[in-house]
Amino acid sequence: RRGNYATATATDITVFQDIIGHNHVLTDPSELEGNNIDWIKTVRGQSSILLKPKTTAEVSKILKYCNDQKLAICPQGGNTGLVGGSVPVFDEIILSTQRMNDFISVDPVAGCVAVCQAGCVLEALSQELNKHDIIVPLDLGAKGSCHIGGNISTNAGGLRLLRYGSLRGSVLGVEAVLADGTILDCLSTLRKDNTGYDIKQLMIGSEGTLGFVTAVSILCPQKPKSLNLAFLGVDTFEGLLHVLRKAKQDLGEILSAVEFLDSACMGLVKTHLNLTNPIGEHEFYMLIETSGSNTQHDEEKLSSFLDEIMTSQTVSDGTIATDLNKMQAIWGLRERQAEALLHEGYNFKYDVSLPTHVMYDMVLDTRRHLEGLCTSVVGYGHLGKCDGNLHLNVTCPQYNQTIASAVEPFVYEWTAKHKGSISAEHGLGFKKRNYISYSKSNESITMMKKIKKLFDPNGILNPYKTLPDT
Ligand SMILES: O=C(O)CC[C@@H](O)C(=O)O
Ligand SMILES: [Zn+2]
Repeated sequence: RRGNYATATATDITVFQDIIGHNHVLTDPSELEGNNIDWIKTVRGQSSILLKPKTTAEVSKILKYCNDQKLAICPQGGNTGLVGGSVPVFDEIILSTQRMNDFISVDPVAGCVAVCQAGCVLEALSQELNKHDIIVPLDLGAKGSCHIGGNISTNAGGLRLLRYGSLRGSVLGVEAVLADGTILDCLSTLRKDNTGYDIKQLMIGSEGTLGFVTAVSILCPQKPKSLNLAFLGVDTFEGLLHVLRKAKQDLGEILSAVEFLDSACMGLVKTHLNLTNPIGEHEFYMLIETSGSNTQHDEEKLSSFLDEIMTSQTVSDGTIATDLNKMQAIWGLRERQAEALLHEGYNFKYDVSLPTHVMYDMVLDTRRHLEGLCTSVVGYGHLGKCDGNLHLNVTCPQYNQTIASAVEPFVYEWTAKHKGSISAEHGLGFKKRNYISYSKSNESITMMKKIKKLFDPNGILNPYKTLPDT
């Protein structure tokens, strides 16, 4: 049900035009189409106003006005989220970071700190940092469209988490505007600062419900001098676990990513995207990436690791890539899964973290549970950082209520039973918020609601997201 918010009027539009200029206030429904729907086309809002500010001061004026008028806001970055967090539910005004894309500074001496506006596209930021021989400690399939402010607001995980940890550790500072227009300047560039509560952590992962992130500073690692990628075929999940363990033991500090996909996933990228599997057919495929500062050292380690897993016959088939083109082709098999899945029709998406040894049982149990109902149940994801992050996807030609009722809360109960999290990296957004209690205690949820009330007493910031209805 729509909250008790005001409905925007022509007067409000004039105020917005005065703040950011006519050209940056969009009201033509056709121009708002892409902003009203998420990219996997599962949730659609009906906003009729899209605002594109350029500066923090403009965001502050807009939010102060909206708060006074009780106008609801939907913050939006690249709109690549998978849980409906970045699109309006009703007629919330969309506040976009699209024009807030200034790269501010980089400090290579201080250990590589990059400061930029929230609307910088991840890939553009990467390219900019490349000139300084540093990298963003985050990489994900949506890099060509997602905004760094959105990445931080959702605490996006991605492919480099194994090596560089979660954004909670690498984001040094955040500037955000609160619901009443207050500019919260936590844009520190320090690694060490133990002075009281770390408010910026509340902006990380709160999906724009506590503040609108306008600028960020990030600790950026050196660009590795040596990069290798192994692509392996494994025939059992037990074998995959063995390879994972060996990779951690033998590759140690140079291990930078471990990803997996199942044979159904390989089928999807072949059929829908015409990608080529460079090795033979297997139940599972693993990508093992190393990055370091000494090519000879890294290659020696990698080849002795490969020798051992081949000799023990856990892996019978694989290939190594050291040149960029081959690496990109292999990464495509993994990174383009979400894109391939869309060709199947409707996707029920689950992003769970589980003890690694049980994670694939969820795919098998879901397959059994949905037998005859859906087109496919596939599993892929991120490995190697303590727990396993499984992306379980169920596909069917179009949205189907029978499947929806069969799969939820089945998947959430399964996850809770194994002490996992119902959202490992995608957040709760609109779609998962009412299932929060499968992963958080009542006391935590009550505290979250109190924090929300403190930061945004009128509830104008991204309503219907993150927190449960009741
Ligand atoms: O589409 C998905 O289920 C996962 C998307 C993304 O987190 C990935 O790791 O590819
Ligand atoms: Zn992922």
